[in-house]
Amino acid sequence: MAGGGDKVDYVFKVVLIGDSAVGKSQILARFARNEFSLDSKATIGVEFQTRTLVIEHKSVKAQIWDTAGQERYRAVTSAYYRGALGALLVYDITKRQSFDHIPRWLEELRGHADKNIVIMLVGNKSDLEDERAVSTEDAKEFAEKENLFFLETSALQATNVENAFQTVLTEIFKIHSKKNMAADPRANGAAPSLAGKKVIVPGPAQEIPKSKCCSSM
Ligand SMILES: Nc1nc2c(ncn2[C@@H]2O[C@H](COP(=O)(O)OP(=O)(O)OP(=O)(O)O)[C@@H](O)[C@H]2O)c(=O)[nH]1
Repeated sequence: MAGGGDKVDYVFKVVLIGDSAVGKSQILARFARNEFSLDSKATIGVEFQTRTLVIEHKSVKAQIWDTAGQERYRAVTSAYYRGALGALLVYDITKRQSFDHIPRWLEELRGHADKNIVIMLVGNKSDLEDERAVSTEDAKEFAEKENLFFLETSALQATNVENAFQTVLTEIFKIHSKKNMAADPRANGAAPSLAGKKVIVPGPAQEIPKSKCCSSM
């Protein structure tokens, strides 16, 4: 087909993490399909969805991975984080505990992911201002201390969801387009950067069986 509509210059893997029910799946549904559901089911295993957008005249396919916040439904950690260039670390502004757990999620993320991973702290459900249990200031302070981007979002009202992904993807773009232009010996002028080729996708599977993973890690 003419028009070059499906040309993808980069594939960036971004992971969603955070406690159960903070709204990870709905943030993803909002970003990937502009949908929202109030009776969202708990995620089991791993899912991902993609959306292609244009950043600085390049076509960037965002591959967003979502996993269960509940321990018993979680798939293997290493495979989930492998190749991730960005992360949204999500808590629910109405659930203090989900914010108190953020340091643990951050530790897990930093223990498994790429050193240069771009991280955005996301306080979701900003539409529930009356039930707020985490102040914006507390979260901002934490984000500054840990060198994270920070935004409050509402998947329900579609507030800042686009902004959160755009910020992370643009930052990834800045880091990786530069790096690859300088370091990739195959990028002989005409070839697009190979940033996305590092992404490892274990098939379109919704779940990664435990038995297949991690034995050699
Ligand atoms: N008011 C409000 N509710 C939301 C928002 N985002 C998600 N929810 C609701 O919160 C509940 C949990 O959302 P999910 O997206 O399933 O949460 P999750 O983090 O993916 O949960 P796990 O899959 O268990 O890890 C659902 O009832 C959603 O409809 C939001 O921005 N505002």
